[in-house]
Amino acid sequence: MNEQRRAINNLMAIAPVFSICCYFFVYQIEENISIIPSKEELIQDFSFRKSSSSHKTKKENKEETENEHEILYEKRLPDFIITGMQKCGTTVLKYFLEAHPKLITPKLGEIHFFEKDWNFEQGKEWYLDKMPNASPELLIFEKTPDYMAVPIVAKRIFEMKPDIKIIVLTCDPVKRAFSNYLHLKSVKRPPYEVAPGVQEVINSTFEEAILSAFTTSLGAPNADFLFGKSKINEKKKNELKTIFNSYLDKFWEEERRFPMPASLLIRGHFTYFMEKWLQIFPSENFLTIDGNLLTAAPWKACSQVEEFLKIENFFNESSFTKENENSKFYCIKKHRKMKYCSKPGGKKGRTLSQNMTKEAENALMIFYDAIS
Ligand SMILES: Nc1ncnc2c1ncn2[C@@H]1O[C@H](COP(=O)(O)OS(=O)(=O)O)[C@@H](OP(=O)(O)O)[C@H]1O
Repeated sequence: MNEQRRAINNLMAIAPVFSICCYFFVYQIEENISIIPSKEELIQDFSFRKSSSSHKTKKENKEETENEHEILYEKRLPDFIITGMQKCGTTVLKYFLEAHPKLITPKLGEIHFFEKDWNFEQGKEWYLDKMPNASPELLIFEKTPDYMAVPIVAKRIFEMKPDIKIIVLTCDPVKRAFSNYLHLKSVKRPPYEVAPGVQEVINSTFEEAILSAFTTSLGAPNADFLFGKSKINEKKKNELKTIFNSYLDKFWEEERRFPMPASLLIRGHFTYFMEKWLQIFPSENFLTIDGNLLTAAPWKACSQVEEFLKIENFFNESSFTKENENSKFYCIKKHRKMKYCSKPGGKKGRTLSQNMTKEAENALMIFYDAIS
């Protein structure tokens, strides 16, 4: 009996200790069970860790911002277009202008909407789709230098947006023709994109191409006359001007594109095209910039654009620099703190390393002097 009582007493003595141990044991199990996550929690946790542990790449961040941008902003028709003249520095002007915080341009280099029928036939929605998403305070612009010299374009633009602003760069037509020639020779195009006469230019020297251009637009005797002359009288100038302009009028009135190689000459005839565009748009819609100014002092050319668009000044001399002392061309420091200079891609500057013959240059100078 005594032994039984002793056993009970012992049990009772260890009971609190036992129950405390049991309590802690169960509590720990429960605790452990409670930290085992559910499947959903696991998935959430995994995705959380994934997004927090892997730092987002610049591309991911950019895409995210663009998506937000797309949701917030609408695509709109451009506020202004750089329509030409082809080979006068339109690429570099676009490149410089897109550094301005108020200006935005499509990622695609040139849209070619108004002059390429197969694009125009896709309709306004197609064009709008090419535009960037822009907040209302930004001005959208695009540049397609082919617009200026294609007859139907001015009318098409006016019908879509009569108050659009138009920027045209001018430059020395003689150098422009040579630049155009070098461009045609170097650009590889799919066969269906090769316009009439382009192949002939590609297979010719510059001099041959110019002689052929004079022949088709002015007739063989005048073509021969222009080569080898140093001066011509007023009567002859007027005669050449009349013949050349009536050749152009035929295409313009029939809304046909100018063929190569004559187009090498035609695309430099700024006053002809300007007159035609002014029959459709009022003069206040236009800003004409001297391409030489763009090359020599791009901050001045860009400030002309700022004034024309009535936007705040962003460009000054210190926005631009040259790669080295011998560079002819300026490039831009796109951000104020940018140390290095940025320039458009592609092969701009072909005319820096190649020259036309004196004969071709002379014939072109006499020709443009006559027709302008
Ligand atoms: N800063 C600067 N950097 C590079 N290029 C410059 C610059 N300023 C003017 N240019 C001249 O621009 C010429 C090309 O003109 P475009 O861009 O209008 O050509 S295109 O119509 O878009 O093909 C290009 O002609 P090429 O020399 O024949 O390449 C240049 O002479």
